[in-house]
This record gives sequence, C-alpha cells and structure tokens, in this order.
Amino acid sequence: MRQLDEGIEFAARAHKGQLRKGTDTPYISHPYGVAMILLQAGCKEEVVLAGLLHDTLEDTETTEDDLLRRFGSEVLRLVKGASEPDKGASWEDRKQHTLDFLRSADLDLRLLACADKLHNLRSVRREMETLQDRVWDRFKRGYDQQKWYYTGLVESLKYASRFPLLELLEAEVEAVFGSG
Ligand SMILES: Nc1nc2c(ncn2[C@@H]2O[C@H](COP(=O)(O)OP(=O)(O)O)[C@@H](OP(=O)(O)OP(=O)(O)O)[C@H]2O)c(=O)[nH]1
Repeated sequence: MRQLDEGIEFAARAHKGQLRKGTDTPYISHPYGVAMILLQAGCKEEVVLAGLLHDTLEDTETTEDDLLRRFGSEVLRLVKGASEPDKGASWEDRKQHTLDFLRSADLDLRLLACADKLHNLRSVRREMETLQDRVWDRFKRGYDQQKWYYTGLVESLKYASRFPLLELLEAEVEAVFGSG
C-alpha cells in the first residue's frame, strides 16, 4: 500500500497542471481511473503502479531512471511498454506499432493496455451523450481511423490469449463503434 501511495503522489506531481484533451478535466483523473480498473481486476501491485505511472515517460519530465529508482525494474518495464517509442512518427505508424507490439506482449502488459484504452473509450462514450460525433474533433484522427485503432486493439490484445478484462473493452468498442 505504501508503494501505491507513493505512486499516487508521484503521478499527481508529474501530471500537475495537465488537462485531458479538449476538456478542463485534470489529466491525473486518467491514470487514477486506469489504476482503479486494474485493482478491481485483481492485478498485482506492480501492474497497478504502472497504471498510475503509465503516461509519465510519454507526457511528463519523468525519466526512466526516476522510475527505476523509485519503483523498480518491473514497473519501469511496464511503463516503457505502455509508451509510444517514436513521438515523431505519424499517428498511423505510432498506432500500428502499438497494435503490433501488443500481439506478442505478456499478460501484464496487455492488462495495462486494456485498462488504459477502456478508460479512454469510457470517457469518449460519456462525452458522446452531449457532443455526439463532434467528440472526435479533439483528436488527431476522426471516427473511421479511431474505429480502425480500437477494433485493432481488441484483435491484438486477444491474439495470444483472452482474459476477463478484455470483455469489458470489447463491449465498449461495440457500444461506441458497433453501429457505425
Ligand atoms: N479518449 C481520450 N483520450 C485522451 C484524452 N486526453 C488525452 N487523451 C489521449 O489522446 C490519445 C488519442 O488522441 P489522438 O489525437 O488520437 O492521438 P495522439 O494524441 O496519440 O497523437 C490517447 O492515446 P492512446 O494512444 O489511445 O492511448 P495512450 O496510451 O496514449 O493513453 C489518450 O492517451 C481524453 O480526454 N479522452
């Protein structure tokens, strides 16, 4: 529990002042939400910690060395696995890389990715209630490409084996993209 408290504080400091895309929602709500999904799914502490910290390498000043010293090599491995390696590549290439990577990733990495995408898509679905298709305007790509990405995520995550959390993501993808 002590490590989780440290992870909560570390993530809150790292993401201080950041907002979710196109909203006034503090960014930290996303890592906290991802960690809650992982806790509820019965994941071990390193995976929950990685949920709290999963965007710190990609979106904050945090370095790999910071994570290694504070949280150890397994948490660092998981957070690196949740980070896009080439920020300069096109949206299509970055997302294709994620789809390819997840096909052969171990279960803990797939649980982390699944919780991350599930939390993102749940917030999209909530906002669709007021914005309808305009919700996609805040993202770099619209409905068709996002549908390609999220349906591809489900395929990649189940490629090696299925797991219970994936069913929640599949249901969410169906609810958002199923009829489109
Ligand atoms: N749904 C949603 N996403 C948000 C929000 N705020 C920030 N994001 C981030 O936006 C990304 C999707 O935005 P895009 O415009 O399509 O692509 P990009 O930022 O990755 O270039 C998600 O990345 P991702 O690749 O899907 O996942 P991640 O691993 O980067 O988290 C997610 O991290 C929000 O309010 N709702």
